[in-house]
Amino acid sequence: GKYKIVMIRHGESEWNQKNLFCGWYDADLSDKGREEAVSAGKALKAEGYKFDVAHTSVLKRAQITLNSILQELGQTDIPINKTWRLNERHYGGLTGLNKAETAAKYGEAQVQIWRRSFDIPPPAMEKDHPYYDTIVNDPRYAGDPKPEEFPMFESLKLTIERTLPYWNNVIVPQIKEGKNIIIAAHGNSLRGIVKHLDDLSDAAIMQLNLPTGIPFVYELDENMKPVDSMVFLGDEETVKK
Ligand SMILES: O=C1c2ccccc2C(=O)c2c1cc(NS(=O)(=O)c1ccccc1O)c(O)c2O
Repeated sequence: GKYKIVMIRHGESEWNQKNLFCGWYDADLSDKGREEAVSAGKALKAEGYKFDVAHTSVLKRAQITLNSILQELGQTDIPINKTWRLNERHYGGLTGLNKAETAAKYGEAQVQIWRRSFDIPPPAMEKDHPYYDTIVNDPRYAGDPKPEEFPMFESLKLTIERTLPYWNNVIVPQIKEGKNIIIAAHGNSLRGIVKHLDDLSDAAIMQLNLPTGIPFVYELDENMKPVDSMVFLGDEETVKK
């Protein structure tokens, strides 16, 4: 294929560990997540990867994963683009809830409906939500998204619809310029890119759970079509997990 691009879902966060809906809350990586990031950097180094530019979200769990990889590669000097469009899906009012609290508040039946749906959003994050101010007033957003566009909830469909413009308008032109790119992002924003590249159905992309902290590579032809689907790096054992 003419082009190669590397993507990675950030390592385990402290909220993943506690099985809480994290979304736009800026949780830190857990110790395990940091170890995953270092291993990813080593795997990329072993394969001789070098990057010209990196793209990540505004959330620290993705940024720390990226920094850790670039540190390992001795490439902490390349440009890093941070965008909300690569953020994790916004879980609205469910942010910070665990499984039991979610089921207690909304019922098991509603959880199963949300779990299986592509375009049914969770309830909105209301102004009285404990994390409303932290998220909405975070200076990293600084007007992008615009206040009237700032999400208070997202379905997977809505998440994909705000990620793909960044892929098409920012990343694809850089690939065509021959830039070697790494994207460090989140399970659902990466689902948007993978769904687009592999032309997956709504149902198929919901089945795909990208493993945390394992880099995967797409080889693209001159029409930006994958020569084959994603290839995971790292030892067979790790990937199989
Ligand atoms: O409730 C949801 C849900 C609600 C609203 C939008 C999306 C989802 C969603 O995508 C989802 C859910 C639950 C579970 N499993 S769970 O019920 O065991 C669960 C609930 C709460 C927190 C973490 C858990 O693991 C999932 O695996 C999901 O992918």
